[in-house]
Amino acid sequence: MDLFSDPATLQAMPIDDGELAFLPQLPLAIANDAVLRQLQDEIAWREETIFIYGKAQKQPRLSAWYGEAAYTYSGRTFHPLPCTPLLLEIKQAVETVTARQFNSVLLNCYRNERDSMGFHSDDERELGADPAIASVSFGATRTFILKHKRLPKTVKLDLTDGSLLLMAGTLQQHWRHGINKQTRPSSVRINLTFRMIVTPMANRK
Ligand SMILES: O=C(O)CCC(=O)C(=O)O
Ligand SMILES: [Fe+2]
Repeated sequence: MDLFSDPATLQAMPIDDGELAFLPQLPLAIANDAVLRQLQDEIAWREETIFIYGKAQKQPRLSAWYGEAAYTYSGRTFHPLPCTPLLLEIKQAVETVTARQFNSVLLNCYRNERDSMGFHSDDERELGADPAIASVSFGATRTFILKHKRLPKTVKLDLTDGSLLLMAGTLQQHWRHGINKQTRPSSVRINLTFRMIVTPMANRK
């Protein structure tokens, strides 16, 4: 970011086969550390079980869904909780900065350096073609890694406290992303991905 750029304007990050834009600090009325604490306390965090090669395993993080639309993920339908006033405030700030609308948010809590998120694309049918996904982070900095699906290209971004990353265009078609475990100790990090769920559940196969 250059010194004189508007502090509330997203900066496009050059990337092939998709769009990425970053803002170091989402403008909010509350300090980042207060947001982190409030999210830790008031979100209905769950330790979900997933099946890997038929074996039940705890997901290496806590998660929660909030918003207006049901969501299917790994063959299970989740009914989100209504957004809290804090989530609505963050959503409003994200919508202002990105000039896009969102109706759901997936929250992930990385308790320490051993928590992680496997490589995936956010390409579920509910999100429609070429979805815009706005990712807001609070707490410890973790490295967000993008790997191209066909080419030997990797992009690494440090997602710092209070930052906003917008993924858009064809990015989900061409790239996977994830957060690796790390050896360096890490305190808690909470990430929120705001999404627009467009496909009505009745139309789903
Ligand atoms: O924690 C992050 O930065 C990534 C989260 C993510 O990829 C997701 O929620 O789909
Ligand atoms: Fe994702």
